[in-house]
Amino acid sequence: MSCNGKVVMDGNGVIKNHKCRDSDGLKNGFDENSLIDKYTFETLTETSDYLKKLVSIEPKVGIICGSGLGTLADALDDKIAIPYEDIPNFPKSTVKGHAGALVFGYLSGVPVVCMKGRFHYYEGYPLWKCAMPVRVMKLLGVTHLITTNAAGGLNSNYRVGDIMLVKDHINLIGLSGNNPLQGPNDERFGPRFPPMAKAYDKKLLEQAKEFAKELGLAKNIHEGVYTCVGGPNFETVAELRMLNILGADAVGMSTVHEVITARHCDLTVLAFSLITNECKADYNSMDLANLEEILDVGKMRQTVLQKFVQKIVKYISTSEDLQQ
Ligand SMILES: O=P(O)(O)O[C@@H]1C[C@H](O)[C@@H](CO)O1
Ligand SMILES: Nc1nc2[nH]cnc2c(=O)[nH]1
Repeated sequence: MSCNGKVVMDGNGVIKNHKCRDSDGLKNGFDENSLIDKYTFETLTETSDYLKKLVSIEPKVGIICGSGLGTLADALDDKIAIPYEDIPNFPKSTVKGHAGALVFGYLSGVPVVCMKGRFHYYEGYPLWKCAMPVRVMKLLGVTHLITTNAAGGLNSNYRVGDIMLVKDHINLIGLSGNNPLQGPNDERFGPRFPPMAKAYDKKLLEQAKEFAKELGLAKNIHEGVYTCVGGPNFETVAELRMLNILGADAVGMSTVHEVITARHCDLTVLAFSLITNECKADYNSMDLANLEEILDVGKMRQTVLQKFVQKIVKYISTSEDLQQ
């Protein structure tokens, strides 16, 4: 039976018409929006082979540009931008502030590939689709992932424009049973049960902190815990209070599923959040998060963040003990 987008249930509430219930595994007939990954190793190899034929640059570092941080990709030398819509098997980006292209080029002389625009769960993509470009990066030869985001500051010491290096995360979506690695595991990507306790490379994080200080950001740099919610709405006061109790320092709508996918296939990860708004868990607060403000803060910080990422990329390429 084919999946026509309409869910048909039998009298017991069991879905009858979804092909993802068929036995043909990951290859055929999967519902596009199934919770379970439909990209096979072969499908993603087709995507990476397409890109390898098109672009001679062999990227070592992958960079995911968060909201308002897409200009990082514009700073590349000898860049080649390929719109997502032209890449076989790629989802399309739909959010303002997320341009939607894979940009290859050199940063500090190091070959990199940037996602200018990422895929968010709230756009309607399942998590495995949001994170699929990470596996494509791996197949392209990337060894290190730098993923960035705009986030609300929960920690009362954080101010708008500050940078939080992610030392750990709380996978709220995952804890409630939705994970990009759900479904049959392909060992060619990684193990069935990947550890996540040391997801964020400590050495890279410490070095990034030093670079931030060199750039005059000593008072603006923090390390903390990021949590990802599904969005698209911003949090209620009660939800902010809950996130504070849970120990999160910043809240956003991305990154965690990318990091899980990256660690699964053994990429070394650095992640940072640009704090674009202060989350006040107070019913009397007049501060309400909004996208315009978030993008403005990105613009305000774009030059220094470009320099920051440049330094990190150069360090990755030269540091012996980070070589994989
Ligand atoms: O892609 P990131 O995580 O930077 O984007 C965040 C989440 C939403 O897209 C947006 C919320 O304003 O910023
Ligand atoms: N969920 C969430 N995402 C954000 N992205 C930027 N700011 C925020 C915020 O306050 N909450």
